[in-house]
Amino acid sequence: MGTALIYDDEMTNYKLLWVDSICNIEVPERLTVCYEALMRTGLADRCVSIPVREATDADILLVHSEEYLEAVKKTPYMTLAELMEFTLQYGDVYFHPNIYHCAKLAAGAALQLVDSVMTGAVRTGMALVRPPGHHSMRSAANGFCVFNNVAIAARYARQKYGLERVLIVDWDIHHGQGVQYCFEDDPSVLYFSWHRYEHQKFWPNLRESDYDTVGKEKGAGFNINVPWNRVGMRNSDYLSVFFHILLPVAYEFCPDLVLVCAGFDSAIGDPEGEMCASPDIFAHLTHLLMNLAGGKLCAVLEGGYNLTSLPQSVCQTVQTLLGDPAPPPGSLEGPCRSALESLHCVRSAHKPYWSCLKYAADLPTSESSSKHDKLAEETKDKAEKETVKEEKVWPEPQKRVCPPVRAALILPDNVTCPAGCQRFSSTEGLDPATISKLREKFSKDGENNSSLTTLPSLVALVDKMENHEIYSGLALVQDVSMAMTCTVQHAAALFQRVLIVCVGDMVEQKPGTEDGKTLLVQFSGNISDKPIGKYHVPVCLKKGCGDVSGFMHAVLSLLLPLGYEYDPNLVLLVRMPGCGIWDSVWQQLTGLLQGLAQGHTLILMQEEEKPCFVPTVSCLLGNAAPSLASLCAPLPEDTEEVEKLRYHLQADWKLLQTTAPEPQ
Ligand SMILES: CC(O)(O)NCCCCNCCCN
Ligand SMILES: [Zn+2]
Repeated sequence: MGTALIYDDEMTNYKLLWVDSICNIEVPERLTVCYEALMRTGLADRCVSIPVREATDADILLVHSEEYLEAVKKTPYMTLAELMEFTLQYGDVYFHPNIYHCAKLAAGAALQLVDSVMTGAVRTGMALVRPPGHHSMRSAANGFCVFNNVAIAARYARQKYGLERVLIVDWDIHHGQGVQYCFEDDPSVLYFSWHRYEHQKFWPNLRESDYDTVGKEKGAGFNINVPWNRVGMRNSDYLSVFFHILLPVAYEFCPDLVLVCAGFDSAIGDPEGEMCASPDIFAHLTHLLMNLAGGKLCAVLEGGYNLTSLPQSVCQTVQTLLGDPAPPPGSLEGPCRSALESLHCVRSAHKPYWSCLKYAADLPTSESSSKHDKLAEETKDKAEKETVKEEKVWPEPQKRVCPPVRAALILPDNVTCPAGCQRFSSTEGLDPATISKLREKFSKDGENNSSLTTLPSLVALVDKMENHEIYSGLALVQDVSMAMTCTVQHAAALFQRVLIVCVGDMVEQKPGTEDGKTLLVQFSGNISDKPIGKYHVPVCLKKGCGDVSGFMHAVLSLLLPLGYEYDPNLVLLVRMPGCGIWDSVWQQLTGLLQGLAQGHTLILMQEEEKPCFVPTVSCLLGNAAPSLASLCAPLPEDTEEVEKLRYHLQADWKLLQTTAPEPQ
């Protein structure tokens, strides 16, 4: 299924008509540079173009009051003086004779996007709109926003499609207080927002934007605020919050639809955010959300004021929505102290509400660390007053290719090759010496068992993945252990870093070594006698790989952080026979791992696992995995296992950290 792109240049036909140093960054060019970039890169043509529509009064009244709507309706007929007068009653926003029309189109665009996703016309989509929405409140415009596009879309989706749970992810660098107020007592809409806060010193300077505002009454736990108390946050900081807060909670919440307040002022270069995350981080943030809700994801533009990083970030988002493998996460240096403090505070504030946070550390009793942070902050600020905000420069995100052959499959003759894949059995280019060497090396007690025949094909497939002719591969083999050993040896010689994810017990000694060329993460049910090493992580789950929530918790909070920090060039995913993993969980794992190694995933499965082979291939092709049921609480033993491993490994792998080290 396709990806919708909703845009209409009518939304560029309003602008600031007077001098205002706060609002002058919200310009029509914000939309035109994004649309032009999508056209130039060919991404727009790969999307399904869906027309905008005006939101009706009924749509707008889902969130806003009648008196506010009636007041805004008068603005098209106002003189310049009346517009300025009208604007004075609100904060950080401006009006224009055509802004009411554009605000209806922006909200209507979000609703068109919801309709096209919910009716199955498309799987995902992005609406490029202005004015933005997430600051506007029931009876007030605010922060360049007139109608709350995403809040209206959430209410609309619940009402029209009877959805029980909607997740709103707000990665804009400002707190969408309008959304928070709308749903703070509503457990059916989980609102997650990170935002520049600086201990309430940054706009909109609200006490209720801090981590301890968790929602009210029945909505307690369904409002997650992640304050950034420092500027300069980087990719590691954003990813840590996804791995250790948003994703575990989102999988437990199990939304029917994901809406994104896609503001890109959280990217490097933005004058409002002053953060340092690179535009390609949005490829990963998007990818990590795409296996929720069966892939039903609607991204609606909010902020973003740097006319270079904004279009780059939008292109990264749309290309990932289209299913293209994400770029390498690059060298992640781990979250900074301030981010770890925020992470710690948010996890402990939400501990009572989410079983995945059951073992989160409690708040530091003496707020020593954050006092420490504030003190450091004050001294820094004094120094900073003198220096002017230096121009940020960053590399253009590398061009992402959509691979000619997305998935190559090594299959027994009697298994048909699904559409979109290529059957792979060629061993041309392999010299006969290699083939005979493989035979003698791997043939047990001389019998020429047929699994030997696949080894040369596996070796050839790994070669073609290394030279990017092929992106991902899957092999149905008779002896998965032998195939794994052979593949690891060959791959380790070709790729600098190979992540091996082994699901189930291995019959023989682990192939991983401690030289860092391979990182083995093994999920099994048996008590591990194997030592835990930096590059060898045995995850022993109480009920083995068959327990959905324990397994998913380990994937989200342990495997993904490790994988992203390791940044492999190949992911080898091995499903041992009899491992007991649910096919739906296996598909989630396959989908999530696509975010690594630019989608270079090689899957090894035993032939008899044929039933789940087609769904697995679907994930290799970039399709979303089906939604899991709402995750219940992981078993205490499993959560403790993850905590134990995290504690053991966080010195080596910074992305596993969830609290700041005690101040010396
Ligand atoms: C959609 C949005 O979240 O990007 N709106 C941002 C509004 C910013 C208002 N002024 C801030 C003043 C401090 N620099
Ligand atoms: Zn913003």
